[in-house]
Amino acid sequence: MSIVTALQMVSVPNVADNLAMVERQLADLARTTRLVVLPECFAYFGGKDREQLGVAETFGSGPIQDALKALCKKYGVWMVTGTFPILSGNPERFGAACLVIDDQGQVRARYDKMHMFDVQVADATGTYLESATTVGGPGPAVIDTPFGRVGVAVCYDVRFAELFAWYRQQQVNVLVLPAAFTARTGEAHWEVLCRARAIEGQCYLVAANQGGVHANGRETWGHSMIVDPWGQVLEELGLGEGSISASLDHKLTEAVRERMPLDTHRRFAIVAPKES
Ligand SMILES: O=C(O)CNC(=O)[C@H](CS)NC(=O)CCC(=O)C(=O)O
Repeated sequence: MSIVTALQMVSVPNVADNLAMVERQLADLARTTRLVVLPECFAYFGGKDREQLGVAETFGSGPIQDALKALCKKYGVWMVTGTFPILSGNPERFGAACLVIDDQGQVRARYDKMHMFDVQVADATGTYLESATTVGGPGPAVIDTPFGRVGVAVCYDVRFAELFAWYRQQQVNVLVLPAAFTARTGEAHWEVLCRARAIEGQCYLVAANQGGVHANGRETWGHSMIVDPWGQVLEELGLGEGSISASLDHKLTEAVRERMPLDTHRRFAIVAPKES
């Protein structure tokens, strides 16, 4: 049985505290859980944007990566690591990297958030300018796991249906979505977007969000959810720290696709991403 879990966090601007929060939650999970998805910015959130550069690591080594690999081995889980800053070629900006680590502690895939949240929101923060500190990733990431063929997207990426059409074409049957959706935009759009991506993809979607008030006053929406290939919300959280789990049944995925063969009916071409 493939049991997947989304961990919801209210991350703080302190890496050790956030890692301890992840471990606390892992220790509480039933031993049947095999794939765990963390939220965006799980390791450091709620400080000044630039402070994230201070905890950025080289890809392949560093305290955040070492701790995550050790947790995967200790608890025997695969993990989609949410995002944390990994150094890029540009000294001013990091990549918002999401790794997929297996239960032996091996990194199997890396995805860097592609779409930068440079947006005005009617909340206390007002202006979000993610590209000031972050370099958008080069392309999608698909990874075969014991739980299915997984496609990775992060937060604001969920608004760009082309990315998900690409994953569909690559035969993805599980979408994972670490996020730090704002309370304001989340209330309006989060559930609809998550369910739409699962319905269009005819696949599972595991969305792990930040959910609460952070040290810098930012408010995130929570409502982490697991959606099935028919678009049904199987499990959902409210606000605060917590976790939800569900078992994946790909017979359902196949049945939904067989009865409504979107791939056969599709009229528009799906194109590869353009260079950034
Ligand atoms: O910059 C950081 O510290 C952490 N990163 C985030 O919080 C990111 C970029 S600002 N948040 C989002 O993408 C929200 C998207 C969203 O809320 C929407 O699409 O409506």
